[in-house]
Amino acid sequence: MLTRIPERYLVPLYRVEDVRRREQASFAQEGESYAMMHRAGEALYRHILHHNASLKHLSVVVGGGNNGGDGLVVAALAAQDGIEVTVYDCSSKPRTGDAEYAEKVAFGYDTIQITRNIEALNQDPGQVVVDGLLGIGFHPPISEDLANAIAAINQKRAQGAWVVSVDCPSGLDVETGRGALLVEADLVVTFIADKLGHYLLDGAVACHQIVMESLQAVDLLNRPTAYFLTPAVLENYPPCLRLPNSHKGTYGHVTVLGGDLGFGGAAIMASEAAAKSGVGTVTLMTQSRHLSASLMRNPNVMCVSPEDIGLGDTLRSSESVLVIGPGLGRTEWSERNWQAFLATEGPAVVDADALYWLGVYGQPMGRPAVLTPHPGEAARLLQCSTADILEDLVGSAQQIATRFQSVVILKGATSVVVNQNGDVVILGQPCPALAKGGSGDVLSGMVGACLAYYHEPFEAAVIAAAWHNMAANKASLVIGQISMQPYQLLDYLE
Ligand SMILES: NC(=O)C1=CN([C@@H]2O[C@H](COP(=O)(O)OP(=O)(O)OC[C@H]3O[C@@H](n4cnc5c(N)ncnc54)[C@H](O)[C@@H]3O)[C@@H](O)[C@H]2O)[C@@H](O)CC1
Ligand SMILES: [K+]
Repeated sequence: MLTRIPERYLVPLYRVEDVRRREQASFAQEGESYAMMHRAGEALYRHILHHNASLKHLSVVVGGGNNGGDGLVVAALAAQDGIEVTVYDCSSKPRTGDAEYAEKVAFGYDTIQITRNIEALNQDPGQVVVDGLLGIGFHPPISEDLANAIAAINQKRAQGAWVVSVDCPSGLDVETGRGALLVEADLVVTFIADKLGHYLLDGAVACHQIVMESLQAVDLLNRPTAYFLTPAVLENYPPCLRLPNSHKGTYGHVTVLGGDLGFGGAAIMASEAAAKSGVGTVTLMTQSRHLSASLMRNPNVMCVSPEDIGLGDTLRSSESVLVIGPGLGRTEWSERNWQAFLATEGPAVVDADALYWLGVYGQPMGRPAVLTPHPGEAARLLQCSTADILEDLVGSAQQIATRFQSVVILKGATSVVVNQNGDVVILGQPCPALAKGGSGDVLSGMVGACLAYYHEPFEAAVIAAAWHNMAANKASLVIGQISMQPYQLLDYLE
């Protein structure tokens, strides 16, 4: 999948159906199911004690399913240790199966307080809350009483409590990563396998830390749906690794084509991003009236207007990477440049309004390429709504990759990078500082530089997108989420 980045840096992620299949196979092998629930509770309790060595009081909020069953096992284990426990029972009907058994064990301890009044959580002396309301059996939309329970847990956390979620933050759709209202979890102890939704959209924001406990589940060796890239690996893979005995030719050439009237900054930022990512040489092709601004800002970037020199003449070697799109616009000038692009060969990064033209012309890329849509651009490429894209980020990115025969970076709070072979890498930590115009322009230039250096489009896309996110998170810590400008992340690439 990735040739340079070792697999140990990749966390395998699965869909719910795969987790369920492993769960069922484990029950069949073990001849019973409660043992696994007990192991889940034990694992949770161990993590709770690890983070709260002098635990005196535990608040356990439980729903009516097996997620609540896990919570009830924890309640019993804590009671056994002499810890004061209050169980907030939010079930709406009698428990069955393993959860019913866990209830019988827990409610057998007369030291456990049981209440159905979730409003009382606010006054609870405990500062550690177990969120066992909803797990992988949750199907949105959420009922009003469970929404109130989630709000109560979040309110308690806002007052300083430490919250651990059982398997997933309640309210999270672990398939899509969406949650209209969900628990914000200091720790998520997830079972059997890591789930996709923990790393996407609202899930990526709500899960502050995730640990996986496999519970000795049978491994069916099914292919993970995706992998999450651990950022630590990036220290070994900078955008363009500097070699002691090297020259500018070692690092390749990038041409950025874009910047129609009114959008000159986008192409300038993309070219600056390519340059600061360490590529050997950069050319900017843009509207003639933007040339002096680029020369003033980045004299290291060669610049020219496409009216003066043809695109084919600028892309001197087959090693050149063409980044098309930042500020390209949708005018006659834009379309002329899109057509000129189609007449060239060689690796390309297609971003912003070039994705609009890609949708209009509609043909597969026919060259090594990376497309960098946000969900709105992805929706246009697939002729569906943005909501459809958000319902299945991985599937949508894969459809675009197949249709246009290219690597795709579907951008978001975390980004989904896919290739035509079905490989999927999710990466990044949410960075609200990037929710500004210009972030995508910077990314496209970085992808261009990485493509010039690493050559392999999937690897280049993963490394560039991961560095873009990591540098932005570093920069925003120093500069601030509000005032940080996307191009400032370029000073945090090493
Ligand atoms: N023995 C087992 O089956 C094991 C299950 N595990 C745990 O069990 C969980 C899955 O258990 P379940 O399949 O029982 O499902 P959950 O406990 O996740 O959810 C089912 C419960 O949620 C309610 N619910 C679903 N959607 C709702 C909505 N929109 N609004 C309000 N209520 C809603 C249902 O009425 C039901 O009470 C896992 O997440 C994990 O925590 C683990 O203990 C491992 C072993
Ligand atoms: K939960």
